[in-house]
Amino acid sequence: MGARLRASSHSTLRSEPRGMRWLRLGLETYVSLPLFMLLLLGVIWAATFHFIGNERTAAQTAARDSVMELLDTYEAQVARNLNGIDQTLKLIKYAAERKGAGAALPELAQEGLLPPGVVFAVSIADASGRVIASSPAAPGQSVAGERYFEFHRQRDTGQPFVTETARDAARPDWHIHFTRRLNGPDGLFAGAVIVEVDPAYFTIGYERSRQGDLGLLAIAGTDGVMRSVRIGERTSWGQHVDLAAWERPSAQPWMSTLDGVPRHTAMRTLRTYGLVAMVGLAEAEQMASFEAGRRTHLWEAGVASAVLLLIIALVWAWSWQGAKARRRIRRAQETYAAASEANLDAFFVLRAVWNKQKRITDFRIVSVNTRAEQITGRTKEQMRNNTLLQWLPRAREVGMFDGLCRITVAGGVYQEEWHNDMPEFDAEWMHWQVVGVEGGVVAILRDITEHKRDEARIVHMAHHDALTGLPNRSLIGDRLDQSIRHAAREDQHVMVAFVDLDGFKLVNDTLGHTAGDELLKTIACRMSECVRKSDTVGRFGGDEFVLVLPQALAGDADRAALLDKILAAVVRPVMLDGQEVQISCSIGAAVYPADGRDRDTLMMNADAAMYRAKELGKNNCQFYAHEMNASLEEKLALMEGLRRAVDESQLRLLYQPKVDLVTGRVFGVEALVRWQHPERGMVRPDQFIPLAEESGMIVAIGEWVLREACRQARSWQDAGLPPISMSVNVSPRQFDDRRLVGRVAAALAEAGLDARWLELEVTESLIMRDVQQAVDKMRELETMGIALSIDDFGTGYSSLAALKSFPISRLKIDKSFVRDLAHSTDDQAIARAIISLSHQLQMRVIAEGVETEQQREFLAQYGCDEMQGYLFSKPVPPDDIGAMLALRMLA
Ligand SMILES: Nc1nc2c(ncn2[C@@H]2O[C@H](COP(=O)(O)O[C@H]3[C@@H](O)[C@H](n4cnc5c(=O)[nH]c(N)nc54)O[C@@H]3COP(=O)(O)O)[C@@H](O)[C@H]2O)c(=O)[nH]1
Repeated sequence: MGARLRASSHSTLRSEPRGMRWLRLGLETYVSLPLFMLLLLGVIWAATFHFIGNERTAAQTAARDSVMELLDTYEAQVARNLNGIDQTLKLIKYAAERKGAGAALPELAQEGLLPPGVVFAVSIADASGRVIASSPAAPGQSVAGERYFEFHRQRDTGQPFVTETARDAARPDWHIHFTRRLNGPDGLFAGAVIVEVDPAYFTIGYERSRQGDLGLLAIAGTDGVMRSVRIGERTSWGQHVDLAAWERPSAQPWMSTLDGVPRHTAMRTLRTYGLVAMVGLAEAEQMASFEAGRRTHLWEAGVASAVLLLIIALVWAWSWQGAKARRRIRRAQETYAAASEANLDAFFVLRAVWNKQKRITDFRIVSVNTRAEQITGRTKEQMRNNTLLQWLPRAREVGMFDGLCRITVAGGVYQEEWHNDMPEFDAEWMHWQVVGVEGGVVAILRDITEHKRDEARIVHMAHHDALTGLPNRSLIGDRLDQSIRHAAREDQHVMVAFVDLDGFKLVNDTLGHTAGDELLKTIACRMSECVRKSDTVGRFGGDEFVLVLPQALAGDADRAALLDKILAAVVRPVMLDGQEVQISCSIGAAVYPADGRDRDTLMMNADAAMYRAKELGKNNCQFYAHEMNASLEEKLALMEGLRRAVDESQLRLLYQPKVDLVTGRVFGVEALVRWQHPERGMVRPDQFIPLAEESGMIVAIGEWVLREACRQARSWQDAGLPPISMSVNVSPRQFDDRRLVGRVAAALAEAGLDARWLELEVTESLIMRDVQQAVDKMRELETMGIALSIDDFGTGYSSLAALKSFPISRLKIDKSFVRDLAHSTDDQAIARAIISLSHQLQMRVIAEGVETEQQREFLAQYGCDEMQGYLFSKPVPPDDIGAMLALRMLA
């Protein structure tokens, strides 16, 4: 571990000098061990060859000694034999010269002085060469032509004459002839005494046990001709050898070969007889023991080498694997060191400190990277001089120490996110990963504070409304589920209340989204202040809020009081852009378990209750009752029927006349839609137009109204009736439709109606949502020749500047100001103001909902230009209008 840990320091990253690299390589076991083994192998073989060499020398010396010893013995033996033969020659010569040749042999035989005939054949020849006596008997033969006879006849040397191994006339067998001259009494040549000896006689002393199968005993003449040669069992003669070449001054044995077999050879000359005694020991036989020993030694050395090589191979393979593993580890460590330095994570290499009881008492900080310096505010040196517990005294207390011990002992990898409260780290949240390594651990720390904050932000965003910071739909759902589970266990109540702001859209449309947002935040804040901390105030989006009250107040009265408190909080005026704005809200509440036992049912019923509150004139609070769902169902049924209404031609148009207050003449009509429901009969627009607006079906319905109104206007004109203005209501969704201008143009074209006879009525709030867009669109329509009027004027927020920029030709005083005109001075003031404003803006002004003569008179008195209302006519079918127009023609 120490080595590994040390290797992870920076120093390993520096490039190593070449010499050091070779030295390190040399010290690697996979190199040094095989080299050592090879050296050992060399020593073994050197020792083996040296030993063999010594043994060879010893064997050769022994062979030479044996040869010399053998030669000594053989020479002595040959000398004895020759002396014996010569004595015989001398004895026969003596006897023959004294007694005569014929008597000599019998006398000697009688005296037992003759050698046995088996070994020696003895003959006496006279001066003419005729054999005159012999033993065994071979008389009558002549040796006159033999070389020895001629030698003796010519000279008297006093020495015996020895012939080559030959056959003579006396005897057919091969013999060596030993001869001496016979002198007569006169000293002249009288013949010769001949002893014929079997050549094998001289090699009879061949000892197989001593000389082997290839040893050599030989008698040669000084003339180089072999007289008798015994090699193993075979005796031969007659070979020629170059004695001069063989002879050695040192008389030491030498290597010779007579028959192709190398032998240690030695010879000695027996001068009296002109013979040479020769011995030889075959090199192969003499060295056989050595050779066997040599083979044994070589075999042993070979086996030892093989074993050693095997060991070398195994050790090499083992050490090579080890070296490879070490190299891998070293590279990994170098990579680790490099990577850890480049890493954004802090690395701490810790080595366990063990006590005698084999327990970890601390961790020594072996190595850290630069990031670790940053996260701890301590230098590498400071860290390395410390142990873990010296540096982090609380490591035990927070469980970190035990965790590190566990990983050190058991190995593996452990990781967790950790909320840091140790001052030694400059991070609030950390991710730490501990990897067990040999003898310790590597701890990798990452500062995840930002990540955690982002995560918390994301979680918060996922569960909270971005604008108000209140819980959103998902979190409200969870809280409600939790509350229901808790209430079920504790036998308690949970109240869910849907709060929908009344008139918020108007504020948003008229004062802009920023003001709308500000209003929502204020309302959210106020509602939160009305409830307990354990309660939840959430926002579903738009102007919809939800309250979840676990442990809801027990009685309906208490609950209603709480909701009234909410109502009062909402209705309090809010200052927006320096303008005081007042809105209200409609609240619907449902209570667990009476109104539902699960989240969906409770929410659905609270929603239904909220709708009922809306229907009941807003700014009130309703608790859920079973009948409410019936009206909801009815609403759904209406919506479903409305989808078919256009296709199945269930829509009708009624027309309400508009009358000029000065002339009393009908100058135009307003088209008002009705739904002729197959089962319900005539359905009024305020029952289905909001539904159509909500579902988007208003676009299709509006287009149908437009086309039908244009067609009807043209139809009246075609009927010869005086042309009148046709007013058509345009809803917000219709107005927003980017194809509105095209649809209007198409309706006019389809009907063949001149655009100047069409007037579009838009509400004040509609055009104030986005003034510029509204102006642009209205200008397009105006360019086509279409008139535009503002409906329900006085109910919304209009700025004078905006009004001036609209291409409007008429303002319509809302009927709510007309209704109490006779009594309400406020309404009178409003009506007068609108009339005055219209005229100042060069617009005509019309009052709607005029039902009484008083109202008409007031309006006429204050300069109102036109009127519309039941006083003159309710909305009527087209034929009625036709009749009215026909009457006008007559008038
Ligand atoms: N986008 C569209 N809106 C339409 C269309 N047709 C009607 N409407 C809107 O529906 C609302 C209700 O209309 P309606 O029930 O037809 O009521 C109109 C008149 O009948 C009523 N009126 C007229 N004179 C009097 C009166 O003397 N007293 C009295 N109590 N009511 C009277 O007023 C309604 C007309 O209002 P306005 O449009 O503001 O001129 C209504 O808001 C219609 O706009 C349609 O095709 N498209």
